[in-house]
Amino acid sequence: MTTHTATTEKTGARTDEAAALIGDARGRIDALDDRIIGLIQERMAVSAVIQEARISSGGRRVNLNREMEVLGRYRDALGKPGTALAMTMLELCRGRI
Ligand SMILES: C=C(O[C@@H]1C=C(C(=O)O)C=C[C@H]1O)C(=O)O
Repeated sequence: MTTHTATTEKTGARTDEAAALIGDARGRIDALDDRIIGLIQERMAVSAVIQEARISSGGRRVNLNREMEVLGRYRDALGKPGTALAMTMLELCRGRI
């Protein structure tokens, strides 16, 4: 297989120029995804500290009023899919309810 067909097949592009642009931009997306995953893991750790403090004090793991605030922030910034994203993130941070 030539270099041309290898790069275009991998990216779906029909020209070498487009394949090069896509390959470069995908590298940036991979770097962004690594950072997003790291931030989510950091958020999970901070959320766990809060939940443990609340449970140790005799309270409940979950605080629905606060979760509504979090959902609202994501919805305001990203629209309806933002709400779905925040719900998944909350599940990662406090498990299923
Ligand atoms: C982290 C907290 O505890 C839980 C987890 C939340 C979160 O990860 O954002 C939000 C509300 C709670 O259900 C909190 O009350 O702030």
